[in-house]
Amino acid sequence: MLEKTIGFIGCGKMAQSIIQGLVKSKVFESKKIYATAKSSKTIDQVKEQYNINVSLNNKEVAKKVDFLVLAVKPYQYEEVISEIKASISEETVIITIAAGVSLAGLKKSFSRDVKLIRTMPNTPSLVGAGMTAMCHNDLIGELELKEVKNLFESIGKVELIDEKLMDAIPAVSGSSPAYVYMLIETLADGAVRQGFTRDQGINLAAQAVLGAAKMVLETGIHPAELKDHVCTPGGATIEAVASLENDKFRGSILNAMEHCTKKSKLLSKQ
Ligand SMILES: NC(=O)C1=CN([C@@H]2O[C@H](COP(=O)(O)OP(=O)(O)OC[C@H]3O[C@@H](n4cnc5c(N)ncnc54)[C@H](O)[C@@H]3O)[C@@H](O)[C@H]2O)C=CC1
Ligand SMILES: O=C(O)[C@@H]1CCC=N1
Repeated sequence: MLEKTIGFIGCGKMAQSIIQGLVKSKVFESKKIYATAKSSKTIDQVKEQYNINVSLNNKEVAKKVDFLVLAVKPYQYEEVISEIKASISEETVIITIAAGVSLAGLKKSFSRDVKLIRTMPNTPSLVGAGMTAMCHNDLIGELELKEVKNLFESIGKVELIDEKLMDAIPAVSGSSPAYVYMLIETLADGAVRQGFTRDQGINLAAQAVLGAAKMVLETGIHPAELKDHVCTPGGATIEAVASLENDKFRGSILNAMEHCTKKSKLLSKQ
């Protein structure tokens, strides 16, 4: 268990996914986790749900914690940073989770060098199955990087990457849970169409997606080969595969990823 403290400025969907994951994994004791929100309603909900320290005062939390996660929307970073920048110490490690907010842009916003770790997590962190991409500036020491890596590893997997690839991460793992939920929802629609209940459809579909993902991760076999194993010659699956190819299944996902990456690059400027 880490002796240090962690704070979240903003307590929306992503912050709460990480907080829930951290509380469950016991990497931080609840009393070492702080979070701020804009409304008393959110404060009460977060306190009730996770039993962590809550506050309406960003500066107070920024001053107190060792790791500070900026968990507001990209376009809200400027405002939040100008509010807290005088409250953080030289030792505070700032962790960002926003799409499109670069290390160079952050340095400008803080008007000085601060310890920065830029991450792109995803909401499955809530159930310990997150995927977080991470890069950092030169002020981050080996131990700090290890600690923050451990922190995110307690709620899923971590990939250290070059910052130049960071804007491409939402399309691959930050936003992609949304497309997978659409796939599960659609498979469930198809199941309902055949006479299954909605619950049966969702369970059948979600377990098939989970199983397929585990096969890729645990066998190390290329997804194309795993697909081939399902396609019986002259069987039913290859008919579905041919139909998906005709309807540009792969092309539409690749296009969606292009749109996502383009937009990610623009988000901090909105
Ligand atoms: N939702 C997702 O799947 C993912 C989101 N992200 C990033 O996480 C960040 C937050 O996104 P979400 O959690 O989805 O948004 P959200 O809207 O659910 O959460 C943002 C929260 O910040 C609060 N807030 C705004 N200004 C504040 C201030 N001055 N002081 C304190 N709190 C303030 C808002 O009231 C809101 O509760 C974004 O930068 C996004 O790019 C990253 C990966 C995945
Ligand atoms: O939709 C968004 O902008 C954020 C980035 C990754 C997931 N959600």
